[in-house]
This record gives sequence, C-alpha cells and structure tokens, in this order.
Amino acid sequence: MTTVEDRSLPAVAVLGAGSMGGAILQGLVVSGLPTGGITATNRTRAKADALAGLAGVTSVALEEQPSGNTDAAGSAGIILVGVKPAMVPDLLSEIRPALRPGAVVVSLAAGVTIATFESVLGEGARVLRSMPNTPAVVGKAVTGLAAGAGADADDVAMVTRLFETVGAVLQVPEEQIDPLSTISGSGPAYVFLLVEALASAAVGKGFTPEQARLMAEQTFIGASALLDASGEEAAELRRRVTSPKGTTERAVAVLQGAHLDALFAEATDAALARARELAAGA
Ligand SMILES: NC(=O)C1=CN([C@@H]2O[C@H](COP(=O)(O)OP(=O)(O)OC[C@H]3O[C@@H](n4cnc5c(N)ncnc54)[C@H](OP(=O)(O)O)[C@@H]3O)[C@@H](O)[C@H]2O)C=CC1
Ligand SMILES: O=C(O)[C@@H]1CCC=N1
Repeated sequence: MTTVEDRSLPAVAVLGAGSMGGAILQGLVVSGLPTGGITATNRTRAKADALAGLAGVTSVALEEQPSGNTDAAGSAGIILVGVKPAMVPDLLSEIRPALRPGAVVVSLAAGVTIATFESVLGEGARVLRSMPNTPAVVGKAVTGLAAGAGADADDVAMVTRLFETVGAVLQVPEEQIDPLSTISGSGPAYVFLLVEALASAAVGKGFTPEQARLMAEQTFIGASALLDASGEEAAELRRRVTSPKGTTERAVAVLQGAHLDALFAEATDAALARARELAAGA
C-alpha cells in the first residue's frame, strides 16, 4: 500500500517563480503533498511578495538576498529551473557548485536542451526536461516530461509525482518536448485568443463588453466542463450542437472554410521554429 510518506517529495527549489514556476508552486501547495520545504526565488521584491502568502513557501527576492539561488539549490532535492530560456546557462553555472549529490534538476524552459543542461552541470547530472502549462494553478495542467541519461527511474517517478499534483503528465522522448510545447505548452494562449475573438464578435452584434465577456467566457468554461464530464470526444459534442440545416452548421462551415486546421498547423509550426531558435541560444 502507498503511504503518504512514500509519496512525499524532498525539498523543492523553484528558481524563477514567474508565470510558469509560480503556477506550479501554487498547484503544488494546494495539492497538500508533503515536501521537505519549498523555496521560490525571483529577482524583485514585488515578485517575491506575490508568492509570500503561500503556505509553507519561502519566497526570496534576489535583489535583497543575492545568494538566494545557491542557498535554495544547495538545500533542495528537486530544483525547478523557471527562468527565461536565455538565462538558463548563467543560472546553472551559478548553482552548480552548490548542488547536493543526487539533486535532480528539472527544466521548465522552452527550447533549452538536456545537452545544454549537461554541458554546464557536468555529464551524469540528473536532469529532466518538462513542458507544463499555466492551468497548473488550478490543478489542470498538461506536462510533458523527458529524462536525461543521468536521471534514473526513481528520479523520473519523483518528478512525475510532483507534476501530477498539478495535472496530467505525459512521458515523451526529448525530441517530442518542443512539438508538445506547441500544442499544450502554448495551447492555453490559443484558447484565450479564441475567447477574446468570440467576445469581440458579440460586441459587434451590439452587446456590451460585460455581456460579451460573460457569454464568451461562460461558453468556453461550460463547453470545457462538458467535455471533461461527458467523456465524449469533441467531435461528438460538436455534432450535438450542430442541428442539421440549423444555424451552427452555417457558422461551422465558415470556420472550416477558413481552414482552421491548416491555420493551427501553421501556427504550431511557427512555435516549433521558435523553439529551435531558442535551443540555438537566439
Ligand atoms: N508561461 C508559460 O505558459 C510557460 C513558460 N514556460 C517556460 O517557463 C520559463 C519562464 O517563463 P515565464 O514564467 O512565462 O516567465 P516569467 O518572466 O513570468 O518568469 C521568470 C521569472 O524568473 C525570475 N528571474 C529572472 N532572473 C532570475 C534569476 N537569475 N534567478 C531567479 N529568478 C529569476 C523573474 O523575476 P523578476 O520578474 O523579479 O525579474 C521572473 O519572475 C521560460 O523558460 C518558459 O519557456 C514553459 C511552459 C509554459
Ligand atoms: O511562449 C513560450 O515561449 C512559453 C513556452 C510555452 C508557453 N510559453
């Protein structure tokens, strides 16, 4: 039988707890999974203050405590690297001398390869690459996870456990992390863009911005909840809205005529191209 102790995590450091690192932090805290302590670092006091109220979290502002990253990394069993991709190598160089033997370093960064992590941390470093998304805040993330050669099965199980506190986890080979990022990593932005566009269409039909926002947002929230609760595929739920010879049919025909699938293929290809630029340090 699995006990609470079996599922607990060691001390966790989130270095760069902004939109993404902060989302994981919040989800982890809400999950109640026991840890050996959680420390978050950011450069500014304003960012640190935003997380300071989270139960059990020590939130450090590097502008006041310049050794915050090395202090946190040196006492952690799991280190989440949540800074912007271009900042990753400098951060790794900074924390390398402080890392405890056996510490597991987990990237959140788009594009940056495990090879880049190993080139700074040394061969044999326990590295995993993750690609979560911001619904982690409400425990509804999708996280892609790929392990480097230095990470063993226990490391992978431990990091999987961490990300399962904030949603679903998909283990993939590293070469699929960037493609996955173009779907689920960036995906929440596509959904929010569609909400904005639907609200804008409502304003165009004479509704107030408040009415438009309510209609568009609640339609997405309701449809997502239905998708979740029904267990049906999206195509079947769409069919149930689309009465033969009815109004929805006309609207869907317009959207399909605009080749929405090709547009998403093009958009995700553009995201993938950018991930490759980031991998090259651009
Ligand atoms: N946003 C998303 O949906 C997703 C992001 N990611 C990845 O997550 C990473 C962060 O992105 P995101 O959260 O959007 O960016 P943010 O800018 O919101 O977060 C980055 C944070 O890092 C802090 N920071 C900067 N320098 C340091 C440093 N030297 N040490 C510690 N903290 C530092 C910043 O603090 P301050 O502002 O005080 O300077 C900031 O809060 C990126 O690598 C991105 O690719 C991955 C999946 C999804
Ligand atoms: O836009 C970005 O680069 C990050 C990675 C996926 C989502 N946000």
